[in-house]
Amino acid sequence: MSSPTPPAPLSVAQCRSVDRLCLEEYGLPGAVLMENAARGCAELLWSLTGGAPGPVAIVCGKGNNGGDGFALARHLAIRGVNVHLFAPFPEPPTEDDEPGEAAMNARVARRMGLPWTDWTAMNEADLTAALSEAAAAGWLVDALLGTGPSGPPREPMPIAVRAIDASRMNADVLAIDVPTGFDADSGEPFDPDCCVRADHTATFVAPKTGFAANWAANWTGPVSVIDIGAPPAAITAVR
Ligand SMILES: NC(=O)C1=CN([C@@H]2O[C@H](COP(=O)(O)OP(=O)(O)OC[C@H]3O[C@@H](n4cnc5c(N)ncnc54)[C@H](O)[C@@H]3O)[C@@H](O)[C@H]2O)[C@@H](O)CC1
Ligand SMILES: [K+]
Repeated sequence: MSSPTPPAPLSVAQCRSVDRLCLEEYGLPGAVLMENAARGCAELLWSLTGGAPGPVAIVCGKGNNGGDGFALARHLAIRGVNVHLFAPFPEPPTEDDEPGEAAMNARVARRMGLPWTDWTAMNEADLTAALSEAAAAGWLVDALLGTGPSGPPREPMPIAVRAIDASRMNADVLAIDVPTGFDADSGEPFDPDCCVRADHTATFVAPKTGFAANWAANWTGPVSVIDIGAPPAAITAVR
């Protein structure tokens, strides 16, 4: 659900503290926050499109930002949307190898039989063509990297960032939490040659501090804040 009155901005460190407090002080696990995040993104796509969105291609990384993308794919498929996952592996890791919520959501999406392509096995031109086709006249979702990185995207991310950018003429780009490659504290890309340029950003809990910077909107587009169920006191505690 989008927040009616967006809360005041938070730094990346503060956002991470909110997530930690949810778990450690309230016993609210990351999987619940991720579920709310993904469902909120599905609802946002409905409201941005003014109804059911066209085809949606979701490009996922291996961290929790990617986990949001895998969970979003499930919520869109439930609603009958034509969704195609571009995953960072041919098969998700097993529960023994990776018990976290991101891998769990990848396994669920895989077992649902959703269209699935390992983008790390593709070159830039083939990935661009595949994304343009899968998202044609619909949405391309950037779930590669969120608040995790503290520097420019490393291999193999740059290929996917450039392929998303090259597909923008065929689809609108929704960034999950933060456009990949964007420094949400400074409000500038870590490297302007390797940053997703979003048509819209769905960010969690609160706008990030850097979103108010000059030119930040060139990278984020308009920003919607998604309430992921964090207790208000966990948010005020980090300010
Ligand atoms: N409980 C939580 O922590 C929640 C997290 N959420 C999502 O999780 C995101 C943060 O997740 P993570 O902390 O896992 O971070 P990310 O998913 O942003 O990035 C971590 C992944 O990227 C890799 N990585 C780190 N720096 C890199 C770089 N410079 N280049 C390439 N790869 C790099 C890491 O090896 C790891 O696989 C948020 O932005 C949000 O989307 C949401 O699901 C809400 C709840
Ligand atoms: K992202």
